[in-house]
Amino acid sequence: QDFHLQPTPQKYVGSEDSVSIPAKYSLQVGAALQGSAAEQLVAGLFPDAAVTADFSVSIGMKGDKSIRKYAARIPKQAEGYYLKIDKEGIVVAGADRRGVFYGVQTLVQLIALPKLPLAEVTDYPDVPYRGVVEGFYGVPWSREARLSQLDFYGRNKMNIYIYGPKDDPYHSSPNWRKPYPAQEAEQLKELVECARRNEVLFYWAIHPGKDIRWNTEDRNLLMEKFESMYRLGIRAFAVFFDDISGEGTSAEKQVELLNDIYHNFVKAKGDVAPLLMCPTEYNRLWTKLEGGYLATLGGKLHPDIGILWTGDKVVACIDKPTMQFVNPLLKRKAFIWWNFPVSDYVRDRLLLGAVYGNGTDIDDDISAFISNPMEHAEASKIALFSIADYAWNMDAYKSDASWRRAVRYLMPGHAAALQVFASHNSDLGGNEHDFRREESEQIRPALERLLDAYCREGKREVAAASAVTEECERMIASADLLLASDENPALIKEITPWLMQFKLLGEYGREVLCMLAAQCDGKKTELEKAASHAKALQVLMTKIDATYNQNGFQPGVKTGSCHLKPAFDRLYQEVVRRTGK
Ligand SMILES: CC(=O)N[C@@H]1[C@@H](O)[C@H](O)[C@@H](CO)NC[C@H]1O
Repeated sequence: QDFHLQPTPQKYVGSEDSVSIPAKYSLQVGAALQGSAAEQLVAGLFPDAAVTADFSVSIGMKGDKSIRKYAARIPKQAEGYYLKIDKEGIVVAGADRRGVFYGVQTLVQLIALPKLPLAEVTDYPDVPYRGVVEGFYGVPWSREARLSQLDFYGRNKMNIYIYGPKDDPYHSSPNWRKPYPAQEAEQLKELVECARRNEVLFYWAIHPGKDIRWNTEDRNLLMEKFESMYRLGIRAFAVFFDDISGEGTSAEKQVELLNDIYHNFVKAKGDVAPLLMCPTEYNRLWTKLEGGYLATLGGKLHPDIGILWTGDKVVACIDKPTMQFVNPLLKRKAFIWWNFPVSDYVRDRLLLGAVYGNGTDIDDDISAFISNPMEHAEASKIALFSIADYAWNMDAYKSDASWRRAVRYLMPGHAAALQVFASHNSDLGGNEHDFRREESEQIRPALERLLDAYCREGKREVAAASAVTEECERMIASADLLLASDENPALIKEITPWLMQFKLLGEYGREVLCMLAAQCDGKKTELEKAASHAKALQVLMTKIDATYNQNGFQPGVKTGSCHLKPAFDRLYQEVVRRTGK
């Protein structure tokens, strides 16, 4: 089979044989699915269904008569489904409403193949909640970006999105007490409906801790704000107490507020999802056990309230020891908030690399795995695609293969070019969280051989030099192809400054290698020419860095910064040193 279902299903049994869907088919939708996202999706796939036909399409939930024959094949896990395609028809039997929706999403992928294979898929998620928290500092995502994200989550079987942009003044201070103005309120309503169409649980989070007063007035204002969000259609709520100081950090007060919300809002409403909270001590490094903050939360927060956790540090991969530390303290399975690919602390970089480093043996220890992404919504999808893959089926997860599929998913017509670009835009450089990622892995050995031969012995290692020159040519061509493409305009718009810098870096590397060759061959004129071109490119890169992505934190445009740029600069200096310039 030369396709790969996303996320990787638990069990796929395919065959070389295929079936072409006849012009006439019948469509049956289980009674409990009327008006559901699954029904909308399948109706779009099979328009103009006939009442009777030899080929039947049937979707239903456990208990529906229409799929009674397949009840025993339905996985017991929540959101699981059984999908069967044979000559007589197609059946999607779900453990629940979302399971049916996911079975139809898998069918969407199979129907897009040149031939619809006869197949049986038995599938379910490893982790109950999988998705995204828009929880970063920086420019909040736009309406269009959020709508696109929600459709992406539906396609990739992610079932939760938490709205919590730190710089939204109605989420956080100073306006968390106020209802949204009309336009923003309308957009939130629209997002809630889009989330429903994608079977995504839309959580709205409030971040009151910076200035909350533990009194009746603020309590009432917070409850009224939740009521106003409920009137917009929000049915899932969170309270974030991260990044605050002062009286808002009191565990006892936070617990009292949250249990009050739980009893008098969530339970009282009856149709609201489990309440979530982000603690002030949200990672192990910042935990002061002797202070008893986490013990108070774990011991006194109602057990139905989910508690978010970023891991052993603010930014860290999640593994078994991480969970063995925190779960006993919280007395529940932590809700993982993974701070990747968020880049609000390294804003001059794009984090487009593979998703790796998280344990694949923690599915029973976490209640959720959600990602805090970059302010670059489309570019974040590279990591989000793989996070969806990982959280759905950990045993099958292969980071590099998933990364390549993610790149192809975003730009099928320019996958090779985007892969070149992504491979050199992944590391964070030195940062406050000491979190690093692999970058430029494939060309690194050649770079090192080239540097070693020239810097130690003044020799030009020919094979390494040509490998690096080829990579520079690939960089230049990839940047041009991506800048010129209209395949994914939202992505190109976000990454254009980095693409411009990337092209210059490729040209700079190529010129430095010309300098090195000319110096080794004693060709003075050629060396002069290459050196002045390289210098001009250095000036241009500095200009890009000083012109684009100017922000008050990490301004500028860094690319290839882990190995490529340092190696080219080192070679440039060495040539200059050896020619006594
Ligand atoms: C729970 C959490 O990570 N909260 C914030 C989050 O909003 C930031 O985006 C995150 C990444 O810089 N740092 C931790 C912290 O500042």
